[in-house]
Amino acid sequence: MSQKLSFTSNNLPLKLILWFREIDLPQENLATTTATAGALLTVVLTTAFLWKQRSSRKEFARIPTPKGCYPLIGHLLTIGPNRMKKFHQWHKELGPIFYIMTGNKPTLVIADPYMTHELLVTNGRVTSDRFHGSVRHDFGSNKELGLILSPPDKQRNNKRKAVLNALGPRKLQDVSPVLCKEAEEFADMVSSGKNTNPIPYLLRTSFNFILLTLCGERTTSIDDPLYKRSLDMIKTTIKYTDFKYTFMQLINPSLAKIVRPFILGSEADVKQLVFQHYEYTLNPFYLEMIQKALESGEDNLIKALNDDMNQGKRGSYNNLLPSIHDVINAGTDTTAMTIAWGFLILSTKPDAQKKIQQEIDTFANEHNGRLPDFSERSKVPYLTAAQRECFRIRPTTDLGVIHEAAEDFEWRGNLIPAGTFFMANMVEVHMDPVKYSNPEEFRPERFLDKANDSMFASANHKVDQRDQFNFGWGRRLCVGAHLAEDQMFNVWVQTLYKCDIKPALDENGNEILATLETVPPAAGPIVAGPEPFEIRFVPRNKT
Ligand code: HEM
Repeated sequence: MSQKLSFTSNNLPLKLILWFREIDLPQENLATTTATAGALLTVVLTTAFLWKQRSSRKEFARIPTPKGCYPLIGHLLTIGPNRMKKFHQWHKELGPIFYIMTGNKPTLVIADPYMTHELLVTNGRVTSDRFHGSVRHDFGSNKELGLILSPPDKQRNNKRKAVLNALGPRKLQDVSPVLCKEAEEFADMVSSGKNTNPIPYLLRTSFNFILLTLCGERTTSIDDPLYKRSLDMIKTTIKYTDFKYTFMQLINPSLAKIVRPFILGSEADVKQLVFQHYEYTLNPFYLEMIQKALESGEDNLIKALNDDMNQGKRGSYNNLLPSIHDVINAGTDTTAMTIAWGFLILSTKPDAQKKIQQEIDTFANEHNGRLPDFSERSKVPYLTAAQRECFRIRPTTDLGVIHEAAEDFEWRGNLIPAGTFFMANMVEVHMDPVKYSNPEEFRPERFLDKANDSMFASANHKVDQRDQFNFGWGRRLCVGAHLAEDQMFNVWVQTLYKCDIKPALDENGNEILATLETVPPAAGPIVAGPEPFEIRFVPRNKT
């Protein structure tokens, strides 16, 4: 009765069962033999199970990857010039999550809000690091890193706490009247009824919000030298994070050494340029701001940071520079572009504008002509719902800000290695049909029940209760969300109270519609604002 057992079969458990069934066992030894065989079977099955588990824990074992990965550069060239279009196609072919090689770096691209939450919030302890590329790190002035680039250690957490405190709802309530005035000035400036590209005006308004919060200063027009100087600085800083600089840090280092001189100049040249930008342009500007802020009789963000980080002492402010840098660079473009998308969407939605205007008019009538401020947002629920809907339909950062895994971890049977990038595909996340029914429709009503919740508060909720995800995830959530929301609210209230937003007109008086189809997102490194477009802010006839 010697039976040979072939271990070559794929279906080991089934073979074992068949083998046992065919053995002709003597009756007297049946009990012992059955027990031994049972034990043997358990050992074999457990080994097979553990082996299967182990093999399924291979890197990205259950996560698909698209074709077109080449040595040294990964998928970088396959992605092509329109990354969002390519990602959309890959999500359609491969599902809500896939991995690509961004040069040397494994990268997970995720379209599902629930998976993103699991990866970046539930596993946030290990997935909240940032990319440590050499050029981007040179931006850390005086070798200090700001919030955006710091690793998630104790020092960063302290900085984050200081900025969050200084930008919290209670502190902002104090500056609210100043911020309302700024929004009112924007509405007055654009309400000419003529074709207008709102982006330059919005950028200045947004910059003023930041400047007023940081040190109590403001610029007076888009020709103000202070504004021009600041805009140049922001543009140069953004230039050094654009694709060709980032590309060099992602591809294989030996290949980068060969191609870098042809594309960027030598590594030393680039470092020198960046160093000069910091040393001679940014830092003196920030030091001037610190001076003004500390001399001001009013409370401001820089004073609060100095109190928190330097116990209010005067002298060296090197540790404040990166936080000031981050607040200016992360807060100006983002807020301006979010409002720009909102106005573009509203320009073809007169019915939605009417509903918003009715709410504001009712409030004004009941309050002697005063308009609601951010703390009174529950009185204008359709306005706040429409803002959320515009934000959902056209996210400001198309891929959020990349997180990086600080160490290996396991997720749904996959080993996710240290150094993996996470790109939350904001465009797809906000079109998730489970979270947002009929996601293609513009339907502010879906957010009417959120009127009492701020977007800032909602960003800290569990995934099911979050309204949208534009402020990011977990330990890296945007620290300026509250300021941004306050500003967006004020600009919407003031503008829609004073104007109807209408399409631009051509020389024959025909409407030129600016829509999501005709105005593409500009391909910035992080912020995906609209390409320049024109609409009209026509003073309302309120009689
Ligand atoms: C509508 C406007 C804004 C949008 C859409 C936005 C979006 C974001 C996103 C997606 C992140 C990354 C979150 C993550 O990594 O998961 C972020 C981080 C950040 N934002 Fe904003 N933001 C806006 C306004 C602002 C403002 C006004 C400020 C400053 C006052 C600001 C300062 C920052 C800073 C410092 C970080 C880094 C936080 C960290 O890494 O710990 N943002 N923001």
